[in-house]
Amino acid sequence: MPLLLGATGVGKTLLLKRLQKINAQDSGAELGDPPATLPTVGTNLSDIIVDKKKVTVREMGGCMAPIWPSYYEDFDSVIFVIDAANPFQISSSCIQLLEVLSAPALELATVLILFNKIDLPCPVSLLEMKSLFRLDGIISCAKQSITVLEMSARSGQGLRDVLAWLQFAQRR
Ligand SMILES: Nc1nc2c(ncn2[C@@H]2O[C@H](COP(=O)(O)OP(=O)(O)OP(=O)(O)O)[C@@H](O)[C@H]2O)c(=O)[nH]1
Ligand SMILES: [Mg+2]
Repeated sequence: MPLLLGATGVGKTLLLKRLQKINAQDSGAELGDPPATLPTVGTNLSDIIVDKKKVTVREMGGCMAPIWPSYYEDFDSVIFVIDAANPFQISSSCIQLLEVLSAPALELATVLILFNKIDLPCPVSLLEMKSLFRLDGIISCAKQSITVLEMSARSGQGLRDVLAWLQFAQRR
């Protein structure tokens, strides 16, 4: 079962709503305008169909970060979302990610790092953003198997790659 983490406002709830929608409609159809979301206070369980099987993803609201670790035991995969258009949040997200990756309960987890909101213009390029994040260093030091993807929950770009990763993570 995947755990969905990331700071407040990075787009976790919208990602779940979009994954549910592309599941429910035929491929190629327009996703339409993004539905409204509210900050998740507590946790939010969403069912997504992956490979004809129901997968329940647990989102933890960004405001719940201090208690994220009390949930780690129950999960074998983690999706960590970063707002690629918010350079001011990058260092705190980086520290949160390092805490997640160093948690003993998640040592064997499969991890997906998502740079979301790539539809927005950003004063820092995505390449610079990744370098500020020291992504290569993080991946080479981590015990987990880590995949990095770019996406936009707003436009739908990259959503199918996220579904493909969920499929891969379920098979492990
Ligand atoms: N432009 C743009 N906006 C996005 C994208 N993804 C999410 N948003 C917007 O960002 C805001 C916050 O999105 P949420 O999905 O509620 O964020 P969250 O990560 O669930 O936040 P918490 O529940 O507070 O932890 C909303 O206004 C979304 O519409 C994206 O890819 N592009
Ligand atoms: Mg949310």
